[in-house]
Amino acid sequence: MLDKRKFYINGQWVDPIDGRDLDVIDPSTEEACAVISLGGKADSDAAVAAARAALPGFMETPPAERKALVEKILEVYTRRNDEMGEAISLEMGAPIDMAKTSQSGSGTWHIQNFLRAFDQIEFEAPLSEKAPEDRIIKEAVGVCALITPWNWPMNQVTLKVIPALLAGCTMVLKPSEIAPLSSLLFAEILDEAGVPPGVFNLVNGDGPGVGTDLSGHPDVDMVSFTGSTRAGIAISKNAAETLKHIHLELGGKGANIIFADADEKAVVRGARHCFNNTGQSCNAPTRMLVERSIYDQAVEIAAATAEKTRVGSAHEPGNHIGPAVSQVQFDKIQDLIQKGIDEGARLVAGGPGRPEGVNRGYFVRPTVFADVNNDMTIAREEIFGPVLSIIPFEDEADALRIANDTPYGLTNYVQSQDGAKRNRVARRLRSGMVEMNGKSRGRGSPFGGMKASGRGREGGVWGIEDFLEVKAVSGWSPDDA
Ligand SMILES: NC(=O)c1ccc[n+]([C@@H]2O[C@H](COP(=O)([O-])OP(=O)(O)OC[C@H]3O[C@@H](n4cnc5c(N)ncnc54)[C@H](O)[C@@H]3O)[C@@H](O)[C@H]2O)c1
Repeated sequence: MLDKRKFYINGQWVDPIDGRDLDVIDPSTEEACAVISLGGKADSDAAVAAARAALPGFMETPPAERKALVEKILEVYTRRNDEMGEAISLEMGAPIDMAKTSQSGSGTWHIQNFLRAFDQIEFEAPLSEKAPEDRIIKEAVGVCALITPWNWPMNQVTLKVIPALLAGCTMVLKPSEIAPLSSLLFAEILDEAGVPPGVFNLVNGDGPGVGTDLSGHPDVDMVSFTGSTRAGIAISKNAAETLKHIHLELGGKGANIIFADADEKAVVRGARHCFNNTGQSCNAPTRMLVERSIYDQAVEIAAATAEKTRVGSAHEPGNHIGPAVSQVQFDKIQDLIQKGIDEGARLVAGGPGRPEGVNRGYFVRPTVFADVNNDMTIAREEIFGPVLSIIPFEDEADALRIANDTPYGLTNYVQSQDGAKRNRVARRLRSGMVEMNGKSRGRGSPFGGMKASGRGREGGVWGIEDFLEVKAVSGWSPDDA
């Protein structure tokens, strides 16, 4: 069993001051694979103090120096990719091949994209050509608390740490206590890349402990959070006392609108996307809205896709899906599947319990419900498991009404060969992202949600600007440096 109890503070691996042990559970075996420490207030204070002390020096480094630092991080991260995949697979159950590619690779992708976007940011510029004495300066927001979930650990950590570094901020990362191993490895990578002491700090802990300490800490200027809507609200309230900048990436309940003129792979693609990462993605297309004339056929195809989706250990190679992350998550998924049945949805694939022949590990059966009504619990709540709900619609207006009838607004999807219809629907969907005909977002696109899915955008230029304050200076001397 790995002993991972130390924290990374001020460029050193240190023992917790106020820690208690927590086992990290391998979801494929239900056995403890590592022990970490959940820190207390003294640990949060030490990390914030280190970040505060490092801020004046780091925020004044020339932008080119920060870019060179992130280039070095990319180099080390790329070299250690397989180790990262192994850590993610062990802690949260992503199958090893997928963990080394999509999971770990999402970190590489974001670091590369931020480096490209960085060149578009003007840290200092005149307000306009006619106003050289008016200067607009962009500077670091300050000390940031970065709080992340377990489902795409390196995706979320790089979406926060990298732009914070590029902006000149210093930070304390509190990764999910369920999946902390990848972040501990990420701290090693930053250390190896030469991030100066105090600029990046990591303290493990849970929400009521370190999470709450950080979101209310008087010396923290900004909280960037990814996780549940419930925790996002708690963090916003706690941070309001000290008027922090708040960035929130929260849950989702994406609609995938499949029109009768969609391409023939649309249903298979949508079902697979829903089951990917065992359904544990905030942007999963979990509500499949299908035009009535192709509805019966779509239900059959989606059910067949679920039957063909292999479930297996995260330690086995191959393109199966792994277990759910934890007992809590397994139980929540089981409850919601039962609710779907109780509320009258038609179960056409999967269902309650583990897949046949499996009696250990948090494995869930890929499940499809047909004849779902948008008022049912399975259509309203984020399940975070491989459970697809299929809802019929009559026409474009009906599809839009159902798609937008949700508290969430993260990613919606549209499938149609009619370009004008696609564009029209995309404009009317209330979500931060709309992906159509299976085309994923381009490099440097902003990621984020409307309504209960969050505030702010991560990725690209937007993701870096989120960590910057804008300062307007008049009486500037344009002839001086
Ligand atoms: N929109 C996005 O970009 C995005 C991406 C991935 C996941 N998510 C969401 O994350 C959720 C799943 O992740 P989870 O179960 O780890 O979520 P969670 O909210 O339980 O935990 C997320 C993180 O917040 C911490 N936390 C929990 N309560 C806290 C509190 N009161 N104060 C401070 N910190 C607190 C946790 O320790 C963890 O580090 C899903 O709802 C999913 O949709 C959103």
